[in-house]
Amino acid sequence: MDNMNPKSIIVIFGATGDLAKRKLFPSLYRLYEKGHLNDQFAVVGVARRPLSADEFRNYVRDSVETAFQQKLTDGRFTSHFYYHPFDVTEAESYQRLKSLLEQLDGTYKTEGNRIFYLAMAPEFFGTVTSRLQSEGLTETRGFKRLVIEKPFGHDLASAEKLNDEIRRVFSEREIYRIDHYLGKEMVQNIEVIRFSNAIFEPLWNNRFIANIQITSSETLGVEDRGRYYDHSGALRDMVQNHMLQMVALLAMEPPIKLTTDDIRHEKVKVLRALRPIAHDEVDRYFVRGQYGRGVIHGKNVPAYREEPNVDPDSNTETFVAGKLLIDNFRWAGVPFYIRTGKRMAEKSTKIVVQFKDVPMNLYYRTNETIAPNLLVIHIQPDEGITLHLNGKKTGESTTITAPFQLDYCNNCIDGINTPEAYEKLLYDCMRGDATNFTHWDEVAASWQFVDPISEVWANTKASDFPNYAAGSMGPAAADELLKQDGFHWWPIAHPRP
Ligand SMILES: NC(=O)C1=CN([C@@H]2O[C@H](COP(=O)(O)OP(=O)(O)OC[C@H]3O[C@@H](n4cnc5c(N)ncnc54)[C@H](OP(=O)(O)O)[C@@H]3O)[C@@H](O)[C@H]2O)C=CC1
Ligand SMILES: O=C1O[C@H](COP(=O)(O)O)[C@@H](O)[C@H](O)[C@H]1O
Repeated sequence: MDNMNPKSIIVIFGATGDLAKRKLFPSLYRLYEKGHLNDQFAVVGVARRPLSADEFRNYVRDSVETAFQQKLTDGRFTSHFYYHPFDVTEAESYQRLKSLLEQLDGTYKTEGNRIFYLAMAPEFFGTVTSRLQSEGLTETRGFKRLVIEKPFGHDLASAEKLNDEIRRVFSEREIYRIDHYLGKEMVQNIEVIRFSNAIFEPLWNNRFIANIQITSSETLGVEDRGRYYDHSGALRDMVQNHMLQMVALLAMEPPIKLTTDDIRHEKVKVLRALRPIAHDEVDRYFVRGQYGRGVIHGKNVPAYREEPNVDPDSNTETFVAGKLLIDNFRWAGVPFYIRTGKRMAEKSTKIVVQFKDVPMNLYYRTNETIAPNLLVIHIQPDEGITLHLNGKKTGESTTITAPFQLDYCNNCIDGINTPEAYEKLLYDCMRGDATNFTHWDEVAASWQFVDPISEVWANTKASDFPNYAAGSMGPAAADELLKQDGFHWWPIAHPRP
């Protein structure tokens, strides 16, 4: 029986940081408002700066009010929040945290259930988990769970090291590795659209699909994250995790059942079937880009190399396009094109499934071809699906066709307020459902695929950087990647009014 009102203490390490403020506190508030958190929960914030409990509660209140642009009318929600200032590298303070958790366990009757959420820089992940064990915080009569933010390592070797450190303390079942794309409504819908519609699944293979395109474009630059991003780049920041997770969901076989293990098992098989890119093939399959100055929404914006905390001669990519091949029976020969970047023309995440052309075009007219059928899955900001079909052009002879679209808009329905990804993921973790979190085998397979590409890029200076203007759709080479296969990127701007 699903536990709809889980009880636990959530300890947030990095509680004064950007993620906690912008995502975690507002998500907890939404769960509270919806009645998914009964009164048996408490949140303990950990960070270095010296705040009193009241100051921390005001900080939480402020983050919720900012997120929802409304005033909290009372202190019921924030009364569940506590603050424990300490430097996580110092062993002594963990004992005091332990006493606080024991005391709160009695107050809120949380039955010893503890969630440790690491919302701080990854360099601390190993230290915190080992201290939690050595100081006895993981010895509890209830459940213990570890939520771990990205990035999970920098490459396969560092991810393995980190995994070994946390696995000494938590079992794989107790580890919830966050990939917030897996909490997005329409990413979760990929599986449902595929496996609950008789019209798609029989066509979902290399006999009927010509190619699949996944674009996740942003208009924002690196903002204040230059220090992290300049050592990461778009390949590690977006491709290794979010983009490959979407590929896995699109390409996986139907799971035997909808259990966490069965779904993960199918996703891992896809990631393992990705054709490895050898060092000398990187340029054939992947394109990197870095933005120069440009105009976004009518405003001039600086080049990447002019952003704060970015090396003025940086070789870091802010854009990646790639062609992936999945070497299995279902997908042999079907290219999966991915594209992601910062400072692009639109904020948009879309998947376009392009079906093969009909075997014989009866409606062919000189210099005209019939438009291919497309299934577009709109992930964000609009959510829904569009099916592109062809029909008779109204009033014309039957030989003249015109494209039309069947459109379903998920977030246009009155009253539907799609939950934030973090809201769903936090709730899943509290209920013990790890389906929408990444298993270690997925992380390892993704790094294995990405590592040769990042090695080549790290060792060769991109002489053409910056090679795309802010506000554009990336470098021309990304268009060439598809052109040489006879395809082109489908537009990502949505025609809805
Ligand atoms: N921000 C975002 O949108 C996203 C963030 N993430 C990931 O989430 C994690 C947190 O990111 P973000 O919130 O942006 O980071 P911030 O730099 O904004 O926050 C870091 C937090 O860690 C605390 N901290 C730093 N050093 C110590 C220490 N020695 N002991 C105790 N607390 C410490 C800081 O508080 P204080 O200074 O008071 O000690 C602060 O609360 C990272 O892993 C990031 O990659 C992932 C996706 C998106
Ligand atoms: O994980 C990350 O994702 C965001 C993009 O997330 P979205 O939900 O807005 O699409 C990206 O900006 C960030 O660099 C990356 O770390």
